Order: sequence, then structure tokens, then C-alpha cells
Amino acid sequence: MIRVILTDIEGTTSSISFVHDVLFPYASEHLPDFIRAQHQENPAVAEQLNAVAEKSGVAREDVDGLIEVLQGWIREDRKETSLKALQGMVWEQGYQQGELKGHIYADAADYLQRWHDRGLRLFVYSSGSVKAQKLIFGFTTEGDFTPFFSGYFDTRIGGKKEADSYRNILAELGVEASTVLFLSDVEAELEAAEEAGMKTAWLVREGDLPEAGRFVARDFAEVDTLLQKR
Ligand SMILES: CSCCC(=O)C(=O)COP(=O)(O)O
Ligand SMILES: [Mg+2]
Repeated sequence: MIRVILTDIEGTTSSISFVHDVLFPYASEHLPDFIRAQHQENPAVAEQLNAVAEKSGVAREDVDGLIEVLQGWIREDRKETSLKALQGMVWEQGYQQGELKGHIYADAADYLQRWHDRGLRLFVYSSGSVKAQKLIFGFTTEGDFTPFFSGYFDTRIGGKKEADSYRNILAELGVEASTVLFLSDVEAELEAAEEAGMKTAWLVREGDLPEAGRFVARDFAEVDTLLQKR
């Protein structure tokens, strides 16, 4: 029986277009000023810049060079933990100033509330940092959804296409793998979760439905039919 739902964000609860056409350009535009203003006085920023320098080979003192690396990573949609941490800090300003509002699909908004009220425990697993996850759900166009979630995981627990990351999440949650349903739009993530023993549902919100050896859903209402069966 499913007792826990672990959900991806981009392409699952929220549109790919919101992430790629709103959040990433916002980060790209505001990162340079943010880093120049904060890199000396803010230890959290300095720590992430150390990681960017180490990964890229660019000198730590070369702040402009590090900014270029980060903007390249945004263009390539790299899931680097340091980039994700810095993006979260920049988006925080945007949400708090009312320049950003998180997108959430209407069906996701509806069923997250229903599942929570039914006693299911809800968790997020996204490549976006935990801070970014709390922001997108805290400042949606439909209100604050953070009260429905019991916890958040980002790439500090491991990459989303690696089975060990899901094993680490299970160990943190202290639950049987077969009681967890993972929702994602990315097949490789579902395969990794299945390797760790989790149940999965593949969100395919647009285009043809694939022939798949796993449960495929157009939206969260269809995911709910799976929950009623199991
Ligand atoms: C937390 S909102 C920003 C999401 C993000 O930065 C990203 O790379 C999308 O990752 P996901 O694992 O949700 O597909
Ligand atoms: Mg996704």
C-alpha cells in the first residue's frame, strides 16, 4: 500500500516552460550582480563559489570567470549542486519582491491537497535546491503549498538518475521501498527509483503516450486512480 508520495517538480507538478523560460532567464540575468555584491560578505555564496571553482578549474579569485561558468551551466541545464544553490538564493529575491510566482498545474494543486488530507506523506525530490523547492511551492499563483509537504530532497542526496539516491531517501524516511510512489516526467529517474524498489508513475503531460512497462499518467487525477487500486 502506498503511504508516501515523492514528487519531482519540473514537468511533474510544474511546467517545464516555467522553469526554462522564466526561472532560468531570471537567474541568468540577476546572478552577476548578486554574486558581485555577495561573494565577499556572504559565506554561503563564497562556499558555493569555491565549489564552482573546483569543478570548473577557473581560479577562485576570477569572479567574472566564475559567473561565465555559471551562465554556461544554466544554458546547458547542468544539475550542478553549487549552481542550484546559487539559483535558489537569486530566486528568493525574485519571489520576495513579487517578480516571480511559482507555477503549479491545477491538477497537482488539487491532488496534493487531497492526498495530504487523506493522510499520505508528501515529499519533494528535485534537482532544484531545497530552498528553491520551498520557494516555488511557497509562492505559487494558487497560494502556499508548503504545509502539505513533510520534507524535501535535492542533489545533495545524490543525482536523480542514480538508484543510490533513492536508497538514501528511503533510509532517511525509514520506510519500505514498496510503500513509496515516485512521480516524474523523466524515464531515467523512474528507472533509478524502481531499481531501489519504489513504485513509479510517469507523468506525460503532452504529446503521444508512450508504450511503457510502467504506469503512465496524463495528470495527477490519473495518478490517483493508481493509488485507489494499490
Ligand atoms: C525547484 S524549482 C527549479 C527546478 C530546477 O532548478 C531544475 O533544474 C529542475 O529540476 P527537476 O529535478 O525538478 O526536474
Ligand atoms: Mg522533471
